[in-house]
Amino acid sequence: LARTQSSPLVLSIPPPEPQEPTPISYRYTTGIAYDSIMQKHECTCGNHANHPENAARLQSIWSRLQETGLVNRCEKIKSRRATIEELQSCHSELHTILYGTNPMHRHRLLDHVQFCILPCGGIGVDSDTVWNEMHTYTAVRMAAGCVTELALRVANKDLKNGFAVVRPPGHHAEMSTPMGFCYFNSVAIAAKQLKEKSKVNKILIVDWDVHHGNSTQQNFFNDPNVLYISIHRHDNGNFFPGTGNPTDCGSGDGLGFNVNIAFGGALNPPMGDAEYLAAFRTILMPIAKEFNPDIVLISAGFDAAIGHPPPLGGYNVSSACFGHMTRELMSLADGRLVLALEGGYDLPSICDATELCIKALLGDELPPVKEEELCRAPCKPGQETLEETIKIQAKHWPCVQKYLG
Ligand SMILES: CN1CCC(CNC(=O)c2cccc(-c3noc(C(F)(F)F)n3)c2)(c2nc(-c3ccccc3)cs2)CC1
Ligand SMILES: [Zn+2]
Ligand SMILES: [Zn+2]
Repeated sequence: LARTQSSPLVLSIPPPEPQEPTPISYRYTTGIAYDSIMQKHECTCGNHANHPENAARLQSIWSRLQETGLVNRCEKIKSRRATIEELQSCHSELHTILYGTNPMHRHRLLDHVQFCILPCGGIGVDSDTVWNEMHTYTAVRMAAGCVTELALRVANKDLKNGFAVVRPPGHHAEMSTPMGFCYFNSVAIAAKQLKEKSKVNKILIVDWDVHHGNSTQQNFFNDPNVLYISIHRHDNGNFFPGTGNPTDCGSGDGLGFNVNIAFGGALNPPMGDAEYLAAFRTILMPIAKEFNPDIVLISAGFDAAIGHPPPLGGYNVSSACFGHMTRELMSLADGRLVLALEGGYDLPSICDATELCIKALLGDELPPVKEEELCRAPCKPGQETLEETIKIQAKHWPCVQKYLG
């Protein structure tokens, strides 16, 4: 007994071997990227009625994915913040320091930031792009990190496909300018990291958010290895952000690798499933197949969905339609698809749409698009947009020539 009570046995225990980071092995299935820290990006006024891009968006979607058991059927990846280097693949050094680092730790000279006091009493760069001194910089880096990490895992075939449940959105954030709720362009950053750190060569970015992704277009306008296709409300530039002309087809080596399906007609009538499915059938899918990407990233905003009043969208795309568009895109790149949430503010609509996109990724049956939408010809303004786009893109993509009137 005495022995066991003596001083502990002291051996010359060698220091632990420097551990290789234990490789995380994922089930080869649909990955989900999410972190509750992205909910902390909130205006200090605390009033969600002033700010449609609020934390309830993420909370509602995450709850829906848990209630439906979809989270358990997917592989939730280890979330991480984008590194400053990753942010700088799309944004200036000053921008990454101003919006991606802790304001408390910043050198005084950088204090001349250009925030303004908002009508609600909060601060921000504009009335939509609010700034929370304590939390925004962490949330925006987490959003970019989640999309990037998920994309790298799908590119490396650790995961089959994936959905990043992230906020704030990113596709309006330019090199040195936050705007339209966006600070860092998560999808563009992910695409740049794929080019640098994975074997993928050709990347297709599909942007079905109702707003044009001005920043994503800028980032890859002269890049023949990144094809950007946006389908958006344009109204000849009178709808935010005003960019996304059908005549913007890319520049230099990138000529032909930028496709804008820019709807007009100012809600007379609003576009719906018939117009979006016709755009997919006659323009988006033929060009995407001809491009034959190694991976597909989707700026999956849901503000084109039913339930978004005119200032925010005004279109009538159904949640079933988002599921079917996801499934159509799964026929590309051996199904290597990564969706990242952008806009979308009506909570039931964005929960339905996210649920059906993830069910599509998992290979589930989907509810059909309404019969009357499946057999409805596109409305006149929608028809005109498709014809104009076909005429323009036929110069770069022979496959759409068969649709020339
Ligand atoms: C306070 N403010 C005032 C202007 C605002 C209209 N602004 C926009 O819609 C707007 C402006 C710039 C960018 C975007 C935008 N939406 O998604 C994206 C994204 F990046 F793609 F995700 N960008 C949206 C209005 N929203 C409403 C509104 C009405 C009913 C329900 C919710 C908001 C009336 S005016 C947004 C909120
Ligand atoms: Zn506010
Ligand atoms: Zn949007």
